[in-house]
Amino acid sequence: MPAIVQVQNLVKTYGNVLAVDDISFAIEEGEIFSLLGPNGAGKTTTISILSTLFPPTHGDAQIGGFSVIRDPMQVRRMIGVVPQEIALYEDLNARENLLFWGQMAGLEGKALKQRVDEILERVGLVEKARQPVKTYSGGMKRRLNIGVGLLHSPRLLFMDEPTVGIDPQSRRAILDMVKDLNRSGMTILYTTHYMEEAQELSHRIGIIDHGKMIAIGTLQELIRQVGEQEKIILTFSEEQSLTPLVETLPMLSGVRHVNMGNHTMTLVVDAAKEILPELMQWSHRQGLKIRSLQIEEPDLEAVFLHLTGRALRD
Ligand SMILES: Nc1ncnc2c1ncn2[C@@H]1O[C@H](COP(=O)(O)OP(=O)(O)OP(=O)(O)O)[C@@H](O)[C@H]1O
Repeated sequence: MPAIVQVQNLVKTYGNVLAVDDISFAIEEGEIFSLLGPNGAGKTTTISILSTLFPPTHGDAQIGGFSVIRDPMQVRRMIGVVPQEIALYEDLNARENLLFWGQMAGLEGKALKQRVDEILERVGLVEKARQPVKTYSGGMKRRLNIGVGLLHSPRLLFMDEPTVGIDPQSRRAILDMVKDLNRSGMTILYTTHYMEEAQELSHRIGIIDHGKMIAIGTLQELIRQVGEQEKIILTFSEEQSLTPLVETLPMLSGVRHVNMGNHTMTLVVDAAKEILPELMQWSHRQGLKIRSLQIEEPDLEAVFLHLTGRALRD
């Protein structure tokens, strides 16, 4: 099956600002794909082009096989958009906002009311549904904003930094909602400058900087690309020299380095998950009781630093 999103050589200039610089990527149906990059990297511009808000300067993208340039109406029918800027009527309550936007999306009558109820439930605003939006916290507004994007049950949802400037509890609720929506079959394009979010949510991540896609892949692939490895630190209950035991270690593939201490053992490995089961069995066979197990993972921050020489948080 062709990818649900296919982007080819997208370029966008604003006057002499090159906001998006020849970006190509694809998103498969069922994925959560994150565009991760610092402020000004070109995330909003990319999402705006894919939502048919304005055309690219060069290049094209297909959503479900439809071109964002030639078939914007068909594209719009397939996508839900959660913009960075909240688009709600402050004097109306949540239900009224959803009814209004639902009508704009072509819903009416009983189907509209039913959908609005489902959405209020989905975004956790049933109890506040009759209070005006101006009395809501930032997090509640964000959740309602997401609800608007979901009204016409899109196959594909674009979310542009939906957790910026909100409290941790609302952020948690939104991240869980994203995962839930994806579990129910929705494909999601998520932009963020928080690497923890990209790391937690995504099947694949595109790292974007100065309008360029500088890396793309699963978290593991990105990390391997820069040659980062994982460290497993095992601490055993008994104080004994482990050095002689190194000979008995099974030949595990992907182990780069082993260091035995008095009651700790440190392994540098390609992928901890793949060797942990055998390592546990080995400890058991040697009669060693594991007191603690720690896996130190390199993260996206390390990848970004490696690729750009700058920290993502700068
Ligand atoms: N309407 C515009 N006119 C001129 N320059 C713009 C316009 N919109 C964006 N830019 C510039 O284009 C570049 C990319 O901006 P964009 O908003 O796409 O980045 P972003 O990654 O979404 O960042 P942010 O998180 O700050 O929204 C930036 O240099 C920005 O200043």
